[in-house]
Amino acid sequence: MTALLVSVTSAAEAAAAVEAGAKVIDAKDPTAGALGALPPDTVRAIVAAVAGRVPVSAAAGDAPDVDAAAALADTGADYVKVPVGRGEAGAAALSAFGAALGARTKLVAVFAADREPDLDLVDTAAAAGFAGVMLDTVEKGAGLLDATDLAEVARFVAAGHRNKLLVGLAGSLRVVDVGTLLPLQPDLVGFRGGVCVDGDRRKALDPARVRAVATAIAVHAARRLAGA
Ligand SMILES: O=C[C@H](O)COP(=O)(O)O
Repeated sequence: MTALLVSVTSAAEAAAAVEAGAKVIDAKDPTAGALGALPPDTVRAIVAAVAGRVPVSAAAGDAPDVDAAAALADTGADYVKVPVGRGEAGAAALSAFGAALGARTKLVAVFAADREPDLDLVDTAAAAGFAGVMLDTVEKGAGLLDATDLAEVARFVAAGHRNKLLVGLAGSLRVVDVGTLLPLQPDLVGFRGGVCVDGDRRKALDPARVRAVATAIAVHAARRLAGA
């Protein structure tokens, strides 16, 4: 079943998100970019608040070096998310992160749907020892399906699963996107803006919106099991 990942900025938001139905807590600073990193101490506080109830991921920043990602791996977060470039430089970065951190944490490579993502690098991420891949957007506001089309998203999910990777989809998703994306069977759908006050990712988390997305996912899964 597809799990709901919710990006949070604090221990208090993490606790509220878990109680509202989030199945992965993603530590992120939305004011610092698409993959904005929180300070390691804040990530540690989030890990403590979640207390093992669900996995925690930590965004490493829009242009992290290995040391920055390593500092997040040391917080106790289960996953560390790093951005993916393109071509040879992108492949080299994936290999460097994998070699330095692949044995210390579960790395997730985040592909930018609105920057002509290089889907060949899904294979590279797997070969470099990554545990997962996500397709997300850099520019926020317009959603994943404005940045790319459903066929491309399906290709991404298939490429990840062919490589036995965890596959996540995100990018200004709204509750209405659940019914469109879940038939592709991603392992995760990631939300920030869509579960915040006024739909604004820089504002506070709104637990009612988290609950609405969690319910939509559960309803979709139940329909699927029933063959509807
Ligand atoms: O990893 C998931 C992201 O935090 C999604 O953020 P967003 O919904 O604001 O695009």
